[in-house]
Amino acid sequence: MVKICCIGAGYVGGPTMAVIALKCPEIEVAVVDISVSRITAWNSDALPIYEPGLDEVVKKCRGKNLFFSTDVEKHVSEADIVFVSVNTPTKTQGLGAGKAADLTYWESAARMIADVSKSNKIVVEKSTVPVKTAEAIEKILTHNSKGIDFQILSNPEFLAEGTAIQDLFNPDRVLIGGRETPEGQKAIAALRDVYAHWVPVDRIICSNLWSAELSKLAANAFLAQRISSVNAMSALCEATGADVSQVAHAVGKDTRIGPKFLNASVGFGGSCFQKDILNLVYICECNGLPEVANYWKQVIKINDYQKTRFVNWIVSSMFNTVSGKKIAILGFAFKKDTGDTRETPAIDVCKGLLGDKALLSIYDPQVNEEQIQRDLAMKKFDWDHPVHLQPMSPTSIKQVNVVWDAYAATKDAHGVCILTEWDEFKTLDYQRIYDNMRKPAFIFDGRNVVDEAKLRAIGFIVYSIGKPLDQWLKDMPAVA
Ligand SMILES: NC(=O)c1ccc[n+]([C@@H]2O[C@H](COP(=O)([O-])OP(=O)(O)OC[C@H]3O[C@@H](n4cnc5c(N)ncnc54)[C@H](O)[C@@H]3O)[C@@H](O)[C@H]2O)c1
Ligand SMILES: O=c1ccn([C@@H]2O[C@H](COP(=O)(O)OP(=O)(O)O[C@H]3O[C@H](CO)[C@@H](O)[C@H](O)[C@H]3O)[C@@H](O)[C@H]2O)c(=O)[nH]1
Repeated sequence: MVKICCIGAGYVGGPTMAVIALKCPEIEVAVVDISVSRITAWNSDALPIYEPGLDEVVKKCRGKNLFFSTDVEKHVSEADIVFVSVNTPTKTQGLGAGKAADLTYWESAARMIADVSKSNKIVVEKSTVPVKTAEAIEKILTHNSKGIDFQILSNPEFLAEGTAIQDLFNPDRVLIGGRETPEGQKAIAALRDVYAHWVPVDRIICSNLWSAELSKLAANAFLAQRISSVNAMSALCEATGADVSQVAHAVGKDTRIGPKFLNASVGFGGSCFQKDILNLVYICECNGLPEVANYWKQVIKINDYQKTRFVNWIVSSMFNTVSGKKIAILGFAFKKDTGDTRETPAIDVCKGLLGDKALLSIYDPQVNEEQIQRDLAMKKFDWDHPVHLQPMSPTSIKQVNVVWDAYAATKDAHGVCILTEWDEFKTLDYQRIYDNMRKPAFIFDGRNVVDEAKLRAIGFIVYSIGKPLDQWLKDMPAVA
């Protein structure tokens, strides 16, 4: 029986391995982690992450050919294929701080693999890593190998949160990079055989190691660039009276451009886009390509600009002050159908409003108070470490109140900000919300989910990203 072990039971390791176990009943899959609380949760009825369809997959396989364990060394030593899906945060100190990927967790996993291995292994990079990481890992493994053969493969993950199970069941492609030697090709074939249990072979792309590593960073950079492009247009739409949804629709009808990833928003969030682009920027700089680095940096600058612009509209339209005013925040997760808050634009928007002394009442159907308080107290990039190693802030922010209901959040509020596109926000009773708010009542829709005409008819002053502005907003321009 082939044995697979995955180091890292996170958003990638957990769902990916659960699907491999489901689709390959003859393979034994162990997912291991240094975080005891994460493994306990994976072995319980309350899984550590919220992802539609995940519960069913885990329930079908757990205890049969899918195991979650903290006994990292045992499972690694027994495995034929070891996936490594640990954190690769942005460095906060030292060389490359604020840009380069911190490979501390990766390196410690590689050293442990070398220490405990007694048989040949295929080691698979599942984490997103800088180009040429495989070479570094190879060096660590071979210098400590005691005669064991390690083949390194790059198999980046392209799943998106909220649709992870769907994406894993039916991926656009699976990418496997390896050495162009007979041993490397044999390792590629072994991993291809695993995916071929359910992925059509023409969707399994094989390449060299560096192409696979770089393709992951490139794909995320291209996706994020589309969002920054449409968000840049949204500012111009507001200035000219064009409607960004109409512009995006017209542009996306060009089959060369396509309709996806053209939704203007308060900004992209999530654990990957910003981190991976910063990583790409650093690699460009290290390779003497400052112009290329600056090109990609601009994608992040526009994203930051979009969040700042949103906060400025809120403050300027409310007579240039939100001090002591209750503002309801609907949605805190970085997108719908996930409880993940990593790099969510809600953090920057909330911090901006708190900087102007607002009182925030926050509601998200999947994010609890503890998480929100942690996020608002945490320093940039500190989130991307194993939970038990994250710096904790002892105090919670008093201006922030977290509630479990959109109506409670909006009661007596001066303004409402929609920051995540949860479906339930489309069908709220906005008349009831309006009746219970202070007047004039404002809605700032950072996800373009509400029907502006209907809300205006109720009496709201409405700001929607990239849409023609209300006269009220035109009269109160934001000047930073
Ligand atoms: N989240 C996504 O949607 C996504 C998609 C594609 C790729 N990625 C990449 O995959 C990697 C993992 O991302 P994630 O979102 O799953 O992160 P995560 O923080 O959810 O999970 C990482 C896990 O690794 C564990 N870990 C760290 N060091 C360890 C070690 N030495 N031994 C055992 N366990 C260890 C941590 O405790 C944590 O549970 C990152 O490189 C990320 O960029 C993420
Ligand atoms: O038209 C759009 C599409 C997305 N977003 C925002 O962009 C962010 C990222 O969304 P999405 O890409 O759907 O989610 P992620 O889970 O971050 O997935 C991205 O990052 C993963 C980690 O690398 C990759 O595996 C995926 O392929 C890639 O889509 C979210 O804040 C979205 O709200 C927009 O603002 N407008």
